[in-house]
Amino acid sequence: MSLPSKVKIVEVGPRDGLQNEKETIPADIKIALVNQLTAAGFVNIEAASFVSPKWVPQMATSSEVMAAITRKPGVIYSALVPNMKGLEAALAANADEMVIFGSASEAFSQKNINCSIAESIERFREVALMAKQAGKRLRGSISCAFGCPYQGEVDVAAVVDVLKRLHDLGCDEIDIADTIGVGTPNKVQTVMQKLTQEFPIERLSGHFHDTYGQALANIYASLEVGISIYHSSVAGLGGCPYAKGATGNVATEDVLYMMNGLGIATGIDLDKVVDAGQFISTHLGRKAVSRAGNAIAAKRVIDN
Ligand SMILES: CC(C)(COP(=O)([O-])OP(=O)([O-])OC[C@H]1O[C@@H](n2cnc3c(N)ncnc32)[C@H](O)[C@@H]1OP(=O)([O-])[O-])[C@@H](O)C(=O)NCCC(=O)NCCSC(=O)C[C@@](C)(O)CC(=O)[O-]
Repeated sequence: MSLPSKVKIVEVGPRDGLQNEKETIPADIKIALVNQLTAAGFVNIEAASFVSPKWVPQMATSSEVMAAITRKPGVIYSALVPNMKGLEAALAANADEMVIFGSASEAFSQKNINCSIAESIERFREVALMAKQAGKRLRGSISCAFGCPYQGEVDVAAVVDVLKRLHDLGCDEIDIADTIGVGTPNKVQTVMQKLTQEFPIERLSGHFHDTYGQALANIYASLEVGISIYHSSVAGLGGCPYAKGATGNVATEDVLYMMNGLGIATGIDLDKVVDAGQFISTHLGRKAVSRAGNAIAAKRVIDN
């Protein structure tokens, strides 16, 4: 099968990337980051998370961030919503897309959202209904699709089961997440192929963390299956607070560099993403976790 000629990259750095940072990041830094990413050309940015601030303190400024970002018409600014309280806050903040997030692993579901998979689906039912009634896009996310930090192996049947349930709830898009980055290309292809039999391929996305250095290979493997939506995080920021040791998402700069090399259109300006990556890394006081981003930044210094 030939690779897709264009892909959608969902930038998740402002949410997935920053949620795990220990030091509180001022809202104005988050706002500046989202604005830089908007200027870089992303059509979908995960900008906020309306979860309990006791569980994830870093996301407590989400309303402030959503109120102050400069929104570009046509760009989808997404927010995580675990329950009705989260949905109400996300609606008040005028998020464009609500993300309900479940898991294919019972153990992870309990650790992350304090309920079983079945309970989470019941909780999402009203959220999904109200989100749709409010005219919002609805996205579903399935954590631990390739392995779990608590229970280890995750059966593909469990992923299919959650996918079907999220489909039934009316999700416009469903994310297949490698929360702890343990997937490898053959396994990723097997799982993705199976899922494409259950849900429209053009609405399935790959959300790969790079803990074991497999994320780009897994994206390529998914491209071969025909998946055309990928999540990534500027500067490779991130990690999940409920998956200890998991590193960030695959770095956006690395994904864009690969897509550019493959001649796959993204509509995103890599140089501007490198700027955004350097901006947030400078604020965090550490080097970006992006091979391409750092190489481009270093070359700029040499060329000047
Ligand atoms: C789901 C809950 C809330 C259940 O948490 P709980 O403690 O079972 O909830 P509760 O209903 O019993 O409420 C307890 C307290 O939280 C408050 N509360 C309740 N809900 C909200 C809300 N929405 N916003 C603000 N506050 C809220 C509620 O009002 C109450 O406050 P209190 O009376 O004690 O003062 C909690 O477990 C939670 O917030 N979990 C979120 C964990 C999280 O954000 N994890 C990271 C995101 S998932 C991820 O990164 C994976 C992903 C998506 O990227 C894909 C991948 O890579 O795998």
